[in-house]
Amino acid sequence: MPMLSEPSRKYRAFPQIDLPNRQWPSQTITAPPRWLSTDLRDGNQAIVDPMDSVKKNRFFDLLVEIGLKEIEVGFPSAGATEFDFISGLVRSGRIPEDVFVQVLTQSREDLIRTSFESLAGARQAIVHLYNAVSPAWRDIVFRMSKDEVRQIAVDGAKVLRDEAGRRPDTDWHFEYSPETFSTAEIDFSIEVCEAVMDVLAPTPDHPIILNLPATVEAATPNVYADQIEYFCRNLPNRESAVISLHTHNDRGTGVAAAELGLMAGADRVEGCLFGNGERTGNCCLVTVALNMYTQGVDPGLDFSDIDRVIETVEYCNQIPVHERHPYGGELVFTAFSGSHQDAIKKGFEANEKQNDEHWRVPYLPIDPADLGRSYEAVIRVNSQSGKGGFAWVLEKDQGLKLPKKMQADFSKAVQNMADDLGRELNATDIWDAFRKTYHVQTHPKHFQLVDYEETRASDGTRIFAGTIAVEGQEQRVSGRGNGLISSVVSTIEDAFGLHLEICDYTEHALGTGRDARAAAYLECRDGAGNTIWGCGIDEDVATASVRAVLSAANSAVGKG
Ligand SMILES: CC(=O)SCCNC(=O)CCNC(=O)[C@H](O)C(C)(C)COP(=O)(O)OP(=O)(O)OC[C@H]1O[C@@H](n2cnc3c(N)ncnc32)[C@H](O)[C@@H]1OP(=O)(O)O
Ligand SMILES: CC(C)C(=O)C(=O)O
Ligand SMILES: [Mg+2]
Repeated sequence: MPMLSEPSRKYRAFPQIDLPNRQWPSQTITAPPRWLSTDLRDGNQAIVDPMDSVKKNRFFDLLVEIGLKEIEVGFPSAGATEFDFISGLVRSGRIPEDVFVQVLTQSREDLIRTSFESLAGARQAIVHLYNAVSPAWRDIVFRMSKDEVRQIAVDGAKVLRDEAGRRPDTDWHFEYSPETFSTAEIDFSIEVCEAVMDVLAPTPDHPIILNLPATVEAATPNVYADQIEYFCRNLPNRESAVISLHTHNDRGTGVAAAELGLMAGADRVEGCLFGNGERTGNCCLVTVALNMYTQGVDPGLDFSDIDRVIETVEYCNQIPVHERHPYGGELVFTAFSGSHQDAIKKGFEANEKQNDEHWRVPYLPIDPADLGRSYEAVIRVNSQSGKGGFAWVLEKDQGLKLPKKMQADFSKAVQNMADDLGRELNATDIWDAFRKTYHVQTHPKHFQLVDYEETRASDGTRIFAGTIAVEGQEQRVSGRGNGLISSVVSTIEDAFGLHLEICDYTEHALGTGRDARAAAYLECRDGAGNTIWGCGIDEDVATASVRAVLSAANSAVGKG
């Protein structure tokens, strides 16, 4: 195997930020930030086949429905597809009054002018200017000094100011990104932002957006938070700037960095739905928003039908949302393992009984219903599952509430089936196994109820008289007991010599109204001392209990 190169010679540790008395670690997020979706720009520039105008329009409409008020709709100077979509959108009148569209441009005069043209006729818009400021980009990409790189930004800002001045019918707002901020010297980033502010003259009533990107994530998220707090503390005229975060996910902590950045004083978050974007993606807006939601803060974004959001995002990006993606993934509310299922099932039961809305279901940080997800998919059964799993499925699918001890009995059959099949068991598998194990709604080989009637004798005892088919042969049988169940038990003993001793009996309704049926469960002991379970289901509760005795009798014959 080839040896990896020596990392300590190839890479450098990221330097800490000198920030005495940092405040952000003791802050909490108590209000939502301003959100900007860059799905149609940073997301779009990172997919194999960039979106056509049909997809872009569909994505735009989705973002509006979710509640985004700032939407970066593209990079107008990239080409005709982008330009035409943006100018078409502006002309269409489909941009709601409270929504700002934003476009991105390099700091190059021709590109900036094209960007303004694409927005002609807009009521309001944000023009976003960027240039990289960090040493690697200065040395490698621009081959320029600090002064020259600062001048790129200043020159671009002047074109912004001039273009806006020539188009007074639009309410113009500006955003400037010192691209590669997180790997640049912070004092230099501040210097460049200050120079841009000098040109654009923002005020507290008409602030500039200063967007501070972790263009490539290069350090732990606490370092980014330090950088944001340092920037906020040291930027002159801070009150005339909206501090915006734009994190990428190269180290897998894009969301954490954005959250710590908010604690450090930022006002706005840029990102993409489900974290699409360059390389490992942008900060995932769904995750940041729903993380807030689970802390009792309304993010102001609506993900109450998350499956519809996913459907549109997958169609537009042509990238599937991962099954384990926070909140949205298909499997994130699903428990296969026994102890999780047990705790979740108990959690749902407790939740139904408590008289406040406080969500306390173990293993589920959020109520799936809040995202439009049904509870049915929460618990699924395979060889890792326990009693809670199939009991939940039987309850949700068939309405059966098996007594605890019967669950333990049935679990052997389920476990064997899961091991044999080596795959997930669906609701039909479990129901079929239940019917087979307890001879419910099947044609059992031994005892099958054909008909019966129950009468009360003069001494108060009950008499069961009926027809039972035994291996297909119908027989008239009868017996007497203190109640219906004991009369059936004595009938079976008298007619077939099968001894059953009743230990426990429970029943419940199945469904409601005219279609309601009853389920009866019987725990008994046979002559050899084995515990035997029976279950009967019928429209009539008494008949359900008779069927439960015959179910147990069939099992006892099977055991004998
Ligand atoms: C971090 C980000 O996501 S930034 C956004 C990136 N997104 C995109 O690039 C998508 C759309 N871009 C495009 O379609 C094309 O890049 C265009 C049409 C804008 C420009 O195309 P071109 O001019 O052919 O080429 P390109 O983008 O490679 O330009 C490179 C030149 O611009 C310079 N440049 C790069 N970024 C900037 C900037 N922000 N401001 C000023 N100049 C810049 C480079 O130094 C280079 O200059 P050089 O030719 O003197 O070496
Ligand atoms: C253009 C800027 C904001 C960007 O996308 C980045 O730096 O990641
Ligand atoms: Mg980016």
